[in-house]
Amino acid sequence: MAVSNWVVGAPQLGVSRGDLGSPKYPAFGFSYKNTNAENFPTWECFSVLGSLSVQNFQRGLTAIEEESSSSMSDICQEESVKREELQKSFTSLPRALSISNLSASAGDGSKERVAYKGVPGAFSEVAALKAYPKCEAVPCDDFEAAFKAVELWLVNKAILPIESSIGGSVHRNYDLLLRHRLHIVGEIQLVVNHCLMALPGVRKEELHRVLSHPQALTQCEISLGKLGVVKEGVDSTAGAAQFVASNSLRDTGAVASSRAAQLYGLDILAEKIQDDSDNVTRFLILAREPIFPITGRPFKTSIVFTLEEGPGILFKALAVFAMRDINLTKIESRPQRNRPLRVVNDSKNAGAKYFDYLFYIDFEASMSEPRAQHALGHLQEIATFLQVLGCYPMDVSL
Ligand SMILES: O=C(O)C(=O)C[C@]1(C(=O)O)C=C[C@@H](O)C=C1
Repeated sequence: MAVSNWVVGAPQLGVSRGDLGSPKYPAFGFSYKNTNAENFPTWECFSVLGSLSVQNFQRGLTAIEEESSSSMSDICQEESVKREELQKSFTSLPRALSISNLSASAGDGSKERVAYKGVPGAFSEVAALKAYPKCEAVPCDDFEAAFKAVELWLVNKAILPIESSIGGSVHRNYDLLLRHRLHIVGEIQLVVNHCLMALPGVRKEELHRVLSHPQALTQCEISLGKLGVVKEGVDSTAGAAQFVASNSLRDTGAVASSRAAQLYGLDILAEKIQDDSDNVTRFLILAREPIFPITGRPFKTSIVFTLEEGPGILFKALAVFAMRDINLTKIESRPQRNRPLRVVNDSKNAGAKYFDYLFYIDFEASMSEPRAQHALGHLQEIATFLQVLGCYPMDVSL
């Protein structure tokens, strides 16, 4: 019997089976087999460990400027002492990892180490603690550093926002999912309650400017509009709170979590300021190895694929799920960065250029279910590239 076993579509992205297991592409994944008696396609988990070199990288939190207190009044001196205390407590917070400067101990292995983007108090840290209450949450400068921290074995997992019920998709993370060969092993849905915060004693009316992550500013558009302040996007919600506190900015507020207000000594002026009270952000948990799907609890599978151009092609691709009564929970399309434009050769439209897309789909079924295996086997016949990003338990805790 002929046996075909391959990493679906990997060659299209310039990654061949031979590359897998190399430092660039440590190989774990789902491979497609066409071997069983009924000639049904099956998907198997494989894992080939590649050796990874750990580079040095380290970067501290933004240095907090010291201010001369010689000309200050007693009150100012008191404030300065308080600020010094606060600054000392900031420096005891974990340091952020960045791509350019990576160095961190890989931990003693007794705790799950989970990378997230931002600084302590970020919603991503809250999500990490929801997923693993006893974990050591490791702050990173950006999403890419969080991916790399997992690849370099500095942490066990990364947790990253993928979509918000108000703000929509986090496109950067869709793109990074494909560029890095990590596996989705879980999801967390977090109710995001935004707080408006400022230095102790500052009133709402004194604020001219509010800082936060752009997603958070989008989620609070109406409330902030009523306040009539200038909105400024920064790297993370908690980073905004830290900035206001460490620079003693009396005219500037921050939108962040209540945990951030507590960590950076700010007063909460208003709670739940998001435009929709049901503000939920969905986070993905990524790891080096996929998990083995079990039956008996609801699982989700995430895939990415590409299609040829033509009428009804996407309809046909989606029909493979509808035919098997498989519910789709998310569809996202992103430009194919390695081939953003496709030149058409047919006689009617010769020379025309179409945008070329990657389609990301989440569906409610586990890879251990024959209906999911058959659906992907069927999709494989239509798709020019197909990759399973992960199969993981659904978060049904909301
Ligand atoms: O800045 C933070 O606190 C984050 O964790 C990031 C982030 C995001 O990127 O969407 C996470 C949840 C909220 O929706 C706002 C911001």
